[in-house]
Parts: sequence; structure tokens; C-alpha cells
Amino acid sequence: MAKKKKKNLESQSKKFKTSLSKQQKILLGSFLILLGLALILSFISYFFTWQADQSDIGNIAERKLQTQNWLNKFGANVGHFFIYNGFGVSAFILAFLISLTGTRYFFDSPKKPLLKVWFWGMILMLWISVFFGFFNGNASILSGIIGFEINDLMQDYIGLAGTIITMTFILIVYLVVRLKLTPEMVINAIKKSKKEIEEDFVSEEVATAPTVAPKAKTEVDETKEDIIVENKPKEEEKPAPTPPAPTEKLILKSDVEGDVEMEVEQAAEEEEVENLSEKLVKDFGEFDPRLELSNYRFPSIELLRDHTIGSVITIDQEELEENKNRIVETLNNYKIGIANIKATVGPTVTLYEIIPDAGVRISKIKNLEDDIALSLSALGIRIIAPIPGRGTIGIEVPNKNPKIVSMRSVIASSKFQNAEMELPIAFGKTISNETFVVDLAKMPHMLMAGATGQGKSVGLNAVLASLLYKKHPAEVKFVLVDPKKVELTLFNKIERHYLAKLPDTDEAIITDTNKVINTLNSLCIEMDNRYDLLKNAMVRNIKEYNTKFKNRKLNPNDGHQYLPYIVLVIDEFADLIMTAGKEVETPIARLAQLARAIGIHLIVATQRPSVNVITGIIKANFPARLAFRVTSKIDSRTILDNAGADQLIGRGDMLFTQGNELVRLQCAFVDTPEVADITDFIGAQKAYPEAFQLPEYVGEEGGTTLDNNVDERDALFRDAAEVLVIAQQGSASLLQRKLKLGYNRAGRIIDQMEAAGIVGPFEGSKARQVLVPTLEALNQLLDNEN
Ligand SMILES: Nc1ncnc2c1ncn2[C@@H]1O[C@H](COP(=O)(O)OP(=O)(O)OP(=O)(O)O)[C@@H](O)[C@H]1O
Repeated sequence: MAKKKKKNLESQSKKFKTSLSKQQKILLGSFLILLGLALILSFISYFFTWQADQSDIGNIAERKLQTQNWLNKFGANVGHFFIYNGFGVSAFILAFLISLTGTRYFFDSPKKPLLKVWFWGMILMLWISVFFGFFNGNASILSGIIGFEINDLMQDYIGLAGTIITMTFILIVYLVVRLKLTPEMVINAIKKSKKEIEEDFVSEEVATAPTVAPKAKTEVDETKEDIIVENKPKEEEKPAPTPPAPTEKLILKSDVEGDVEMEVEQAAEEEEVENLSEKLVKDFGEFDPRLELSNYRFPSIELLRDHTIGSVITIDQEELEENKNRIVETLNNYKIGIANIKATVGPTVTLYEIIPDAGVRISKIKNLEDDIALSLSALGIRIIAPIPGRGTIGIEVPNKNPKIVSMRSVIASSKFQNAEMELPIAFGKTISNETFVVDLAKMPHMLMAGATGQGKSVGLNAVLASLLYKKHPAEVKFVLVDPKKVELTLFNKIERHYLAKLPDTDEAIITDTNKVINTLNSLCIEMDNRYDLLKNAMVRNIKEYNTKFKNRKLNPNDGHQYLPYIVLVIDEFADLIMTAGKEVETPIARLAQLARAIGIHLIVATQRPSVNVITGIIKANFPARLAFRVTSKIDSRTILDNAGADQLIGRGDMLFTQGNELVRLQCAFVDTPEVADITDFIGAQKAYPEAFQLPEYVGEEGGTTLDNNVDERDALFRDAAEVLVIAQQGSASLLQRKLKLGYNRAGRIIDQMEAAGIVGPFEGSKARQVLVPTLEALNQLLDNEN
């Protein structure tokens, strides 16, 4: 097709060259250019002088007669003929066409058949003429008589609507056939057509000058350019994912002897390809991480018991009155007058809000804390002076009959059910009986402390139960560390649903200190891997990453996958620090510092919140603190940076802070049989084939003792080596992903590669170094072995 076109053009240009000599062409060209120019000048002038010259039209023989047109009688008559009697303002097109033809001859650059340019030029001229005729009642000079008459004729025969339809149709024909507009480009067509028309008449001149580069175009129009030699590449070529933009080449020839042909290459605009991710979403819908366990049923609320049956919170008027009188009395003894007092009854404590008389110093009340507690003869008085944001002083007095807050009631609360959070946790109820729900993802890590028997284990169970009630197994995974060996055992039943573990370990719940160290380091590797994924996906956190993945904007073949949140729970942290010290502290600090963005969250609980257990570096990275009753003020300060936890009353009474004010809460109570029921319910359902696999971590004593035995190598050894050399990253998980290998096999191959000198030795949580820089070097190395 392209060849045929080329031949055609060549033969035309040959014909043209042979029919006229060069001088003839210059003479003809200059004549036409000047004629066109004369017409343009006459036409311009005619618009200003036509009325004055009207009476002199036709009087050409009268030599003395002077008209006002710049080209005198010639101008006036020609203008009258072409504009008034002819086509109106569109007569300029005729003048342009004449000039254009002249230019072609003058520069001897006949490119495409002029006939086509003339044909479309005349159509346009007529159309514009009729268009103006349509708007002008009289045969004004904008439309000329021809335009007016044609319009008149059309209206007589096909009426106003018919005329509009016909005119619109001709316009569409012009736009589609001449300007090659496709329906998709219709929106831009109006703008474009204007530009094209200009190009027809203006840029032709520019294009003919050999030193001037032709204007870039997105489409190749055979009527406009001279010789189009190439159009590359074509569709027949191998389909590439993103084909390079086709280029246009123009060869500008020169007749001057010895002058070199200049090839001008201009890349065409890139074609817009349909967005792949949008197409995938359209075809398959968003990626659904829950699909694999699509029939999974969340545990029902019926599995939880209502521990409050028969003990609904009742306001004991007598107790309230008594306490109020005592508070007022005690304060009066110290000459503190009270203007107003208000009581809020909570499940375990009642808050008395006091507005003291004007002029009373708050520090004075605070200093009297012990005295007030003594005279109220109650344990657990906490004075909040002032209550932030309220301007009152609070005195929390424990109730004689504290009420249990059931897990059932907080899970069933609308606040929890409607929580739009990533990892919602329903801790319990506030002093004003509101359900307290926080997002673990926002915390992002939490320290939990409390003396033995004060409700820590129940608190951890409440946290885990909240997540089990709200999150699908695909969305969250737990890493459970339980040195006491008995607290979290129940969760073994949901191993293949919710737990994450190291490869090749039997128990998902970690009780052994050595395994804790490996797991923590493995989480560090997981963290680094996830950061790599986030970097490649150009997102800042796991939420954005998963959204992008769901929208199918990340290719699983590049190692991308839906990332579940990982919640690491460590019960009895003190025990770990005592036995493993820095080995545990360092990875925990690292995770706490960096893991928030990639969805690994830590909950660390301890009985002894002393400074050698909760070191500065750990504390600094755990903004959320939760304290059950502790035994001393010092412990309270260590965990909360504040006194108060020593005055709690135990049994789930707790203080929680996220860095700002302390909130007193009654922890939701979930009994062991309830946890057993929940885990049984989940455990009985279809599960993943195995627990979520964390990356392998081999301790320092690990390493390879393999000989570099070529015969014993894995069948995929070479492929695996190529993967690592290309990625320049010696990681087993990369091999797992790319070659779809099991963990053990990937690990074995890495060991063989170390023996072969392709990757460096094991480097803890970092990926191994790749010692071979390029594929060529790898091929050389492996070929030399054989
Ligand atoms: N939120 C609560 N509401 C009512 N009672 C509670 C609550 N939390 C704990 N208790 C009571 O306190 C007892 C001890 O709680 P838990 O086992 O959680 O303590 P702990 O702090 O984990 O102790 P340890 O550190 O010795 O394991 C429970 O058996 C229960 O009777």
C-alpha cells in the first residue's frame, strides 16, 4: 500500500518535471503568486471601498475614471466579480489557492496532486459562502450572490431544517474525509479543523522551503506533504507491549548541485493504549483478597456470653449521695469551696466532676489526693485536675459493686460494628459507658503492663477477639509469642486461618526464646521485603498498596501480592528480655521504628514494667500504652509516664493513652471458654493449606556446609541464578516468588549458589550479596565449571 502510494507520487512528480522546463515553472509560479497577491489586495480593499466604487463597476473602458480600490478599476471589478457577484468573503480561498499553486511551481516542489487541494478548497469556499448566505437576509458581501442564491434555492426546496442538515452533513464530510477526523476525535475536531485549514494555506509555503523543518503531525495526509518515504514500524511486526511511536520521515530534495539531501525525522505522537488495570478491573472486577476463603463465616455474637445478666448498672442513690457529701466535707475541711458537683456512673468507677469556687488553686486539690482518699476510705481514688477540655476537676471513686463489661456488649455495639478502621479494637467501656474503639493501625504499636492477676491476659484476648470479629483471615495474621506457654494456646486452632509462622516449624505459637529471636528477625526481613514492594509500587503505606493491588494496578508476576496486616503479640516481655536481652530488643526496636507503614503492628505485654525491661528505645517507639493495675507509682510512671495505674482497682480496670490524655476504661471481659468457642468455630471452617509463611531466618550459627558439587545441583539452579543476578538481590523469597518454589527448595538453591560463589554468605536480616554482576559473567562462571 505504502509502496504503491510512493510509486504514484514519484510518477506524478516525474510527469510534472518532464512537462515544463525549469524556467517555465519559475515564470508560471511567479505569475500565479503575484496574481494571487493582487487578488488578495483587491479583495481586502474591496471590503472597504465597495460601496464608494459601486457605481463605477463595469466602466472599464473609461480610462479617466478613478476608483478607490487599491488596484483601481481592476481591483474594483475583480472584487465585485468574485466577492459581490461570487462567493463573498470566501473568495479569499480562491486567491490563496492561486498563490499556493504559484508557490509550488516557483519552488518546483510539486508534492501531491493540486487537483485535490483545489477540489477541497472549492468545497470549503462554497460552504462558507452558503453559510454566510444562511445568516444574511440580503445578498451581502459576506456570502456573495452565489452563496445567497444557493441558500435561497435550498430553503425553497428543502426548507430551513433541510438546509441546516445538508450544511452540517457537508461539514462532517469535509471534517471526516479531508481532515481525517474519527468519531473519537470529534470533540477536538472544531479546534483541529481550524488549524488544518490554516496549514493547508499557510504551512504549504513553509514546507516547501528546504531549510525549514516540516511541522509535526499525528497523521500522514498524502495531499499535503511531499514525499513520505517511510512509516515505521507497522503492525505486522512483532507485537510489543508498548510499541514505539511511529515516525515520519521526509526527504527534502534540493536541485542545487552538490547539495546534500536532508532527512528530517519526526516522531509521531504516542498512541494512547487502553489502561490495562482498568481493563482487568472491567473484565474480572476488583481483586478480592477474601476469594480463596469466600465461604468463610465470621464468628457469631452468640458465641460470646453476657456476663452482666442480672447485674445491670443501677445508680445507687445512697452511695452517690454519701460519696458526694464526703467529698464536699473533705474539701471544706481544707477550705476548698465547691460551686457545683456532677456525677457520672461508670461500670467500675463513678466520676464526680467538681467546679470549685472562684480563686481555688487546682494544685491544692491535687495535693490533697491522699487525704480525700482517706476520708472517702476507698481504694483507687484518682484525681484529674483539671479534666482536659472541660475546666472541671474530676474525682474517680470506685463503685461498691463494679459491673463486668462483657465482650459481647462491646462487639455488638454500633460503634464497633460500624467502625471504619483498618484494625479496630474494642477495649471496653469508658467511665460514661461508651464503647471505646481504637484502631491498632493508627497506634501503631502498644505496650501493655499490669501486675499479675489484674486482667492482662483477658485484655489480650479482647484485642484478638475484636480482630477476629472484624477481619477476614486474608486481611490479618497474628504472630503469637507466649513464653508462659498456656495463655494463647487456644489460638492454635486457627493456625491455618489467622496465624503466621516460620517455615519448617511445627508450632505456630512461639514459646521458645530462640524461636522468638528467629521470628523477630524474620519479621524484619518481611518488613524489608514489604518496603521493597511498596517502593516498586510507588506507594507510601500498606493501605495504598493494597488498594492499588485490588485495582489490579500491580502485577503479581513482579512479586506483588495482597499484603495482610501482621499483628505481633508478645505476652510476658520481661521474661524474654531477661533471657535474650539485646537479641530481642534490637529487632523489636527496629520493627517498632519502621514497621508502621507496612502493616506490622506490635502489642507487647509485661508484668514488670521496669526500666530494664521497657528500655528507652522501646518506650519511644510504642506511643500507645495500656496499664492495668501495677504495684508501684514507679511502674506506673514507666508505663504511662504518669502516676495513676497504681491506684486502679484491678479486674480489668485500666488506663489507656495514645500519647495525649489518659482514658480510664473498664476492659471488656472475655472468658477462656468463650475464646475456645470462637477459635473452635473458626477452626472448623475451611482453611488455607498452611499457616502464613514468614521469610526464613537462619541464626548466626546457620550457613552452608555444602560442597560445590555440580552434579547435585537443583534442576532450576541456573534459572534461579539468573533471577538473582538480574535482581542483584540474594533472597530466597525472591526465588520463591519468581520460580514458584517451596521455601526449602529455594533455601537449598541459595546454599548451592553460595557454594558456587554466586551469592555471598548469610547476612542476618539483609538479603545476601550477589557476587556476579551480569548475566554474561554468570554464564562464563557456570560454563567454566563444566
Ligand atoms: N475485664 C475484666 N472484667 C472482670 N474481671 C476480670 C477482667 N479482667 C480480668 N478479670 C479477672 O481477673 C482474673 C485475672 O485476669 P488475667 O488472667 O487476665 O490476669 P493477668 O494479668 O493475665 O495475670 P497473669 O499475668 O498472672 O497471667 C480473671 O480470671 C478474671 O476473673
